[in-house]
Amino acid sequence: MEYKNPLGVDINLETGVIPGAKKLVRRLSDLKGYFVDEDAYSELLKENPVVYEVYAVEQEEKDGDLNFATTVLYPGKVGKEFFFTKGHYHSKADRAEIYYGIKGKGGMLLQTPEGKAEWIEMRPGTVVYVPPYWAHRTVNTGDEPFIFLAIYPADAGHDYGSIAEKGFSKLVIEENGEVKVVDNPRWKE
Ligand SMILES: O=P(O)(O)OC[C@H]1O[C@](O)(CO)[C@@H](O)[C@@H]1O
Ligand SMILES: [Fe+2]
Repeated sequence: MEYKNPLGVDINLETGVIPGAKKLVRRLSDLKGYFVDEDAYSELLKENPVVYEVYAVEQEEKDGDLNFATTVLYPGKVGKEFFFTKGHYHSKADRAEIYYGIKGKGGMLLQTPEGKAEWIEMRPGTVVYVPPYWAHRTVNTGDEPFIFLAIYPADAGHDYGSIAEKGFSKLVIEENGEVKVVDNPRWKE
């Protein structure tokens, strides 16, 4: 039997950086078609800000193993919509996931394939359980980076397709200085 080596790393709780992790950067241009307000999107695209960065420690895609990753989701809005991660189902749809809030303020939108949505607020210390089959997207509703840890099965995979095409049935927006979760006018089942 070949055993893998255990690993201990310290997440920088201020920056979200995991030493030695693989870094992925997603700019606004990577989120084309994701935001409802297309004019606001085109305007902000001139700056093309970084929307989020992921620091991932991933294993081979094998059943039984685990990956973990931090995400640093920057504050910002496209029109009324707060910055968010793309959001995805898992390619192996029955794989669950755990998120843990580290810094900043935000939340998670979750959705079943039929479009039943839930919004869970996240602060430092919040644990979110993502059950099998639910799509998940995190949203920064604050004015500083929202940083969290995700722990997920190594064979879960990412299925971005249906969210890229249809989005979530709910939007998280700012209106009159308040955070609101409202119906997505473009949502179609
Ligand atoms: O993969 P997305 O939807 O862009 O969101 C990024 C975050 O979600 C994960 O894919 C885990 O669900 C992580 O890699 C990262 O924490
Ligand atoms: Fe996931």
